[in-house]
Amino acid sequence: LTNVFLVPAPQILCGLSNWQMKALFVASKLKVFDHLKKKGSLNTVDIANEIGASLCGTERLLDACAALGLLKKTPQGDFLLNTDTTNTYLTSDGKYSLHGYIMHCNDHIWPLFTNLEFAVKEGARQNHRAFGKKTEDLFKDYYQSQEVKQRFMAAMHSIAHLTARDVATAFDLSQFKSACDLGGCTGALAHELVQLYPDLKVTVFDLPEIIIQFCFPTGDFFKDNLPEVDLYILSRVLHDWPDEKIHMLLSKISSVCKPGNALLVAEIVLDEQKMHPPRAVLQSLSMTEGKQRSGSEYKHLLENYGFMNVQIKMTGNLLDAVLLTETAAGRKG
Ligand SMILES: C[S@@+](CC[C@H](N)C(=O)[O-])C[C@H]1O[C@@H](n2cnc3c(N)ncnc32)[C@H](O)[C@@H]1O
Repeated sequence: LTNVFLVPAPQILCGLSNWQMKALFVASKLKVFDHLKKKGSLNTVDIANEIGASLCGTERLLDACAALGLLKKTPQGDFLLNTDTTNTYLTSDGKYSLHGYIMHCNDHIWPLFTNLEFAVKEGARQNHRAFGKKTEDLFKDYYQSQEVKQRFMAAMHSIAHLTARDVATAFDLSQFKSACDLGGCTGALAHELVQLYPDLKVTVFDLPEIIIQFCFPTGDFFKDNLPEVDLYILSRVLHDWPDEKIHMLLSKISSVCKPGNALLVAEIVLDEQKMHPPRAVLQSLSMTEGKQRSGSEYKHLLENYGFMNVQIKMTGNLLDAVLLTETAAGRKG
């Protein structure tokens, strides 16, 4: 069950049971991995002092992390240190830090999943049970509090940073001169794109609550005019929304697209039987409005809006890439 909410996640996080996952969450939240990275190695007493926790509780937590392969013990067993993978993924300043994503899973997704039974019975998001209030718009809910917004952005950024290179290199995009990453959040993919394609001008288009943190244009992609560019990007956007909202968004993109313009979609693409990858199928349990799709489902969906010549690239990373070209003839949206 735990894989349900810590997905997508790299190998370090896949295959852990819910107890194991919670141990990892708590060690991350208490910054055990950060203290160990800073100090190199520490004994249990020092770690308990650093994190301000009980000695017996800390000892059990550290043993659990060592048993999971997240920490190493010195031969005498009296000092602990991070593994290389832990330094890379689990510390807050690691090269591909997932700390933000882990905090989002711990603080937001875990409470929701403890109400999975109600979610299945009622077919509805369980915010009211998990947090004592109902929510209409997922993002409005996230952005009401500065703290929750920052946590969500850090979560999005950690996965986007980890996958950006594979998404950006899935296809040769060198023919495009301008691109717009709709719902591009912190701009991690945009940043990677301009490194790889120095002639490409990339606009990040997101809600004002996000963009206030940066110097990008702001907008609501359901209501506002979209910039005119050669290449539109939707990374982890389509899976969030119900059909009617997707129809609004794709109609809008299609109406500004000229023949030859393209759409790059970054999502987990399911196999045709919708069994693989399991992390994506399980993640669907957290989606009451949106859904995960197979390659042919993306193809059929997008062809309705005039996007043809579908190319699908399974990247082997946490997000796959689908590239389509707009043809005026096919447009129905
Ligand atoms: C699931 S996140 C994906 C972020 C990023 N594309 C990625 O892959 O990491 C969805 C993004 O869409 C943005 N968003 C949601 N509703 C929007 C709207 N109506 N107009 C513009 N952006 C929106 C959110 O603020 C958020 O940054």
